[in-house]
Amino acid sequence: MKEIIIKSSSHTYPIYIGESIRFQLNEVLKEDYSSILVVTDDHLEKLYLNSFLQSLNHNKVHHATIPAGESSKSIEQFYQLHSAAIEYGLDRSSLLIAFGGGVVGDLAGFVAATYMRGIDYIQVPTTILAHDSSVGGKVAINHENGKNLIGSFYPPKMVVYDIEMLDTLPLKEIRSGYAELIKEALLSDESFYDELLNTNLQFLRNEHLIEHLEKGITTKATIVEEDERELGNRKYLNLGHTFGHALEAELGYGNLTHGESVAIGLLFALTISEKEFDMDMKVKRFYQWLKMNDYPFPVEQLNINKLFSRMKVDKKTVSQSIQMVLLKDIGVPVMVELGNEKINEYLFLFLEQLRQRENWE
Ligand SMILES: NC(=O)c1ccc[n+]([C@@H]2O[C@H](COP(=O)([O-])OP(=O)(O)OC[C@H]3O[C@@H](n4cnc5c(N)ncnc54)[C@H](O)[C@@H]3O)[C@@H](O)[C@H]2O)c1
Ligand SMILES: O=C(O)C(=O)C[C@@H](O)[C@H](O)[C@H](O)COP(=O)(O)O
Ligand SMILES: [Zn+2]
Repeated sequence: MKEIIIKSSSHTYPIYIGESIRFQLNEVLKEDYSSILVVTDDHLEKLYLNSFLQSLNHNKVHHATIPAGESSKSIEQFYQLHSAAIEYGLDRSSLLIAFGGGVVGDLAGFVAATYMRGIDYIQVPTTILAHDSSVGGKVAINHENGKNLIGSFYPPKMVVYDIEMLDTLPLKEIRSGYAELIKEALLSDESFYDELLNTNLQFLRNEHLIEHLEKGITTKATIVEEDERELGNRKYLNLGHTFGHALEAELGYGNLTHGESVAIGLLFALTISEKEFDMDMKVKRFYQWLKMNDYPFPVEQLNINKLFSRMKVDKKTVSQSIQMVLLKDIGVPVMVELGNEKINEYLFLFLEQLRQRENWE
């Protein structure tokens, strides 16, 4: 089992990565918890829950299941999980385990952050995308007007990343997770970016996946260690998200996955970066990689004004002015305030280009 330690400003915690390590969680638990609540979704419940519950050697283990999908990051599911915690008699010495992808992790993490003003929790990520969501302590639910608008910074006690469970992920979720890996590659180094652009997700080999995940997690961990509460450089982890989040919310939560939305957001950010800084970001190659891997581009019905209004609800916005993460070069992110007029212009050109696929095919 591999261990990466995160020394963030709130506390130090380990990320364990390995095959079948979910069954070793007992061995690494140091504290004596009064009870445990495992939160998962109804899809994972069928696949993995029973054997996991049995492996937890504790006499008070409860579980709660949410419907799978982005729409569960809601105030209703948040409230229901609090009700379950009260019903099961969880106290301040109880532990919550988020057993799932980013939806379970963000929602259950936010419940842990708020139940009795905060109890311990552990992330057991089950998707590729959750290499990102389980690390760093951003926990949240959505508002109909925008993604993750209600949340907190609340890091887990540990992350137990059992890569064996990734074997059952459908291609759509592999795609989704790789969008965040591409983001981390763009933030770190060109050779990682090239390596990913040479990967056909349909024929992905396990040893490559593990290598990519470790590189992605290391990039994320390094940034989070410097700036846990996003006062500065952590904003770079939002590359592709100003547009990505707007698109995800505009199309209705769950219609495009988070990663699929971020992929288009990255294409937008790279397109602008090339124009603003006159640098080659390999946008055409990135577009062709997305196409080869069947990423969706549902751009026909999009309305620029609606997208622009949603982009303004982004958490990086200051005094109504949108702040975007761009790249001066691969591995060199910057925060840029382009001004509303220019963003609208870029939006128009980008959507036109996507509709006609000119220059990219
Ligand atoms: N907190 C953060 O820093 C952060 C970072 C990135 C993304 N996110 C959030 O993460 C969420 C997306 O996470 P996600 O992509 O993991 O989505 P998800 O949790 O909805 O999981 C996707 C689907 O895959 C299924 N699934 C999960 N594990 C599986 C497995 N091992 N085998 C088969 N099926 C499995 C789930 O049941 C679900 O249907 C978004 O809400 C996004 O905003 C948060
Ligand atoms: O960890 C971060 O910081 C990120 O921005 C990671 C993103 O991939 C993730 O989607 C995050 O939830 C977005 O944060 P938000 O503050 O824009 O909601
Ligand atoms: Zn993201």
